[in-house]
Amino acid sequence: MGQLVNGVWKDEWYDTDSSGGEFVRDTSRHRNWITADGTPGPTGTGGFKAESGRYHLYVAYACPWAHRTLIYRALQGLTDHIEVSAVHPDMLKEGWEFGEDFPGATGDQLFGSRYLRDIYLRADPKASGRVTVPVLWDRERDTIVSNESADIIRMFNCAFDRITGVEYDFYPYSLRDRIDEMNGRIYDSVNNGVYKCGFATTQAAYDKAIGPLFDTLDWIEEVLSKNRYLLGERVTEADWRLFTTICRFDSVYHTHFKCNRRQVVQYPNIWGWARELYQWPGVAATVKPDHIVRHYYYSHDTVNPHRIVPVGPEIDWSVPHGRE
Ligand SMILES: N[C@@H](CCC(=O)N[C@@H](CS)C(=O)NCC(=O)O)C(=O)O
Repeated sequence: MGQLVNGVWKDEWYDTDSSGGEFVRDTSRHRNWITADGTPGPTGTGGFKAESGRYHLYVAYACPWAHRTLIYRALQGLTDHIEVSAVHPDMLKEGWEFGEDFPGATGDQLFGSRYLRDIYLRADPKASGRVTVPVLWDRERDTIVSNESADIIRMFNCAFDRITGVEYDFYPYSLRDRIDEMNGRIYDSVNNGVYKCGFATTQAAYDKAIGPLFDTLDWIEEVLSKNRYLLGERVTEADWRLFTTICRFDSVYHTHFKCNRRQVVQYPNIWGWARELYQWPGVAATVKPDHIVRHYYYSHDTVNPHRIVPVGPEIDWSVPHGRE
């Protein structure tokens, strides 16, 4: 794992020395938006009009952030309009690679590149920063639209509605404030919280992250004991953003990231809610447990130096969810 510095790859793990052992996630650098007519979105510049076949999505099936974009692509009817390249699950010294010797790893379908960093360098030969998935690529302007999953799912939510005819809105006006508030708490303590636990390099940094993680899960369990979904009777963006962390929890975060006060299967309401979302048409195909398990245990040698990939647990996502 490493990052680009002025266009040159440097193999280095996250710097936690300057933050008292705490993992601090970098901010995304490409923040343009696809819009229905190409006008600028909330950040970045305009000129990225929604068009069938114009955009390409680079993902890792292992990655919870990329997973959000795959779910939206499936649910918003975009599979025929936006093609996908999926990296190999092993992220080692060269960062994400396009090897095809793993089921579901497609290689770079657009350029035949060897590394994901080649895509970043194609957009900017002097690029600096981490080389992360997801990446949304514009074939027309030969550049990156966005590498921020939170933005990409909002584009997929509505920019292509006229092309797809799918108008389901996971971020309705009337709920936006509440969704943003829910996302804020869940991002910090759960989505990113599991990484803060897992990548902590001091006991104090781990202790600081583990409490809020389970406090929030306990609170969510309470919310889902009253509501079918996080914000009531309707599935929203907040549900999908939480789902991609929850569906990795018992197989990787619980053990590999030491988030082991409880498993998701011990929270009856979260576990039922997660099975319901998993069973939504189109979602199961976006969940690839072999990529997830292999990536985390094999790639993070600072956490798991012998790269031994454990066997379990067995999780049955097909059990009826019983939510109504
Ligand atoms: N803010 C980004 C974060 C994406 C991210 O951190 N992806 C991870 C994979 S789970 C990655 O590619 N990490 C490589 C690295 O940090 O070098 C988003 O949500 O899109």
